[in-house]
Amino acid sequence: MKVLSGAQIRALEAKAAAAGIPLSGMMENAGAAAVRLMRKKFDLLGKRAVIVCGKGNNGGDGYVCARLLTELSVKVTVILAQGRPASGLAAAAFAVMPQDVYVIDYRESAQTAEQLLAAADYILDGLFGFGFHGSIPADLISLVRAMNASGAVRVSLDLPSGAQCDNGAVLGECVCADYTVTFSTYKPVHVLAPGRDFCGEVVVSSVGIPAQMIAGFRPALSVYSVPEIKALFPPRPAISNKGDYGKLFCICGSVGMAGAAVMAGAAALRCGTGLVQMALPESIYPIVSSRLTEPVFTLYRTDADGAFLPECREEIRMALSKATAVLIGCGLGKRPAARELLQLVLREAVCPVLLDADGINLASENIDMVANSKAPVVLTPHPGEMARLMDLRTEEVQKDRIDCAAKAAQQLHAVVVLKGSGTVIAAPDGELILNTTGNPGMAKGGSGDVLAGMIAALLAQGMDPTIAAAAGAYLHGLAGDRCAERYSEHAMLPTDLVNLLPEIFLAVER
Ligand SMILES: NC(=O)C1=CN([C@@H]2O[C@H](COP(=O)(O)OP(=O)(O)OC[C@H]3O[C@@H](n4cnc5c(N)ncnc54)[C@H](OP(=O)(O)O)[C@@H]3O)[C@@H](O)[C@H]2O)[C@@H](O)CC1
Ligand SMILES: [K+]
Repeated sequence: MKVLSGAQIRALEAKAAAAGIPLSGMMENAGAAAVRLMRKKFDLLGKRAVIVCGKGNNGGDGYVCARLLTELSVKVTVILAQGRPASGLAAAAFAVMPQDVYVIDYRESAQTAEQLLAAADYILDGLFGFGFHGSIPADLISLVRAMNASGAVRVSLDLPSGAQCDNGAVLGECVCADYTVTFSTYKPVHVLAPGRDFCGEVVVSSVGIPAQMIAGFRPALSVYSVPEIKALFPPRPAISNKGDYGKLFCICGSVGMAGAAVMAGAAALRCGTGLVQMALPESIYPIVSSRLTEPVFTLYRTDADGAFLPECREEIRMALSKATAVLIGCGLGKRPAARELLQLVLREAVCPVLLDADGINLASENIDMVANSKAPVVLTPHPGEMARLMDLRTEEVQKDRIDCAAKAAQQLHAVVVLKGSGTVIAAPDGELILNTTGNPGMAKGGSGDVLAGMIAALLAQGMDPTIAAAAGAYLHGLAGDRCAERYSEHAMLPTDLVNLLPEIFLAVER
């Protein structure tokens, strides 16, 4: 699903207007969409609706609602939060409101307005739309508080007032909506925290702009939904063999971190790969092979200083040449052999390579290795690893995750999956995808190994790196959400995610 920024929506409106679709018609459709939702969900006859309108076009949508709700025998009050409408469009909608709409100016009758809000059945929020910036001004704070304190159902028009359209920031008070009716497409505020948490259920409605005109806009951001994910996994052909589903070469695990290799390998096996081959230090082979039956293993040895023994190099090279994707880094450690393996992979692989954990930490020592690799590279850093990679502080990464992931993707010529609440997938061509699944129960050591194994498995099957990253993150989060329902956020384990993957894929295949 496309997510367009405020500026893009303005450009879209202008384009539609130039093509002969009047802005007044769009405003009419916007208000009608909100009323349609209310009719569908609630009994409106004789109920009391209070519509809070700002001076912009968001307020204009509110005046349209006032007219349409009055026609449905709803008792409507309009609260002018900032006086009369400032735009011609909103003023025109204001002018045609029926006489029976009770209009009060909040600046003159704040107490009455707040009493009406308290007694309302429905509150429509037309205070601010995508033209909002900064925070709710001091003179409107108690108005927003009264809207939130009411027992009424709150419906926000376009977005909850107080949240910023393009980054989801909420810098002060914000309307806490039960429903948000938005127009044409999702906007970043609907998917980015904290704004998204004030939206309630988001309903996207057309205001009459043709779909092909919307399709012409490159989205600021995309989000995946279940149907889009399902479309990525067509049925496996009846006549096929393991060679048709790729060969993943996993270079993961070290002494003390065998579990990372087990989780990454198990996740990869559960995501449909034809063959998983694992390169391990000889010493942890008994642990890994006792947990995983399906992979084939390539064992390597190191000398006393942790350096790779030359006789192992050829075998690794051979495996690399046959792989359709490589996963390197989960629990790999940072000893000389790990560094040498990473250099070998980034120098010689031509298939997609996924770098996770220590793979990323080692790459941070020389990021040109990544940028210059001829292999398509995917990196899956958590914020701390991202900070190391980009020479930033973790707080700087977290402050603008989207921007940071986008810059890293461009600088490294790689797909970057910045993990955390709202995982961001950034591609070197500027494409940005925000993942919407997952929960805090996944914030545990091992979840990242599972994600890396899942994305790598999709890469091995030939999925485009950006799509594999987005689909892997989505399914990983979905498995996490199922785990939380079943085992609780506290008790769920990364291993549970892997064990639930069959259920997730059953749903995807249906
Ligand atoms: N997309 C579509 O297809 C359609 C969109 N439509 C609707 O139009 C809406 C966008 O309308 P809009 O551009 O007039 O912006 P909106 O937010 O109503 O008002 C901005 C006003 O608020 C003010 N203001 C801002 N921040 C403030 C602050 N902190 N404190 C105080 N004031 C502040 C700002 O003042 P200024 O920045 O100029 O000083 C300006 O006067 C959109 O969300 C949707 O509902 C539909 O009608 C048609 C189809
Ligand atoms: K609003």
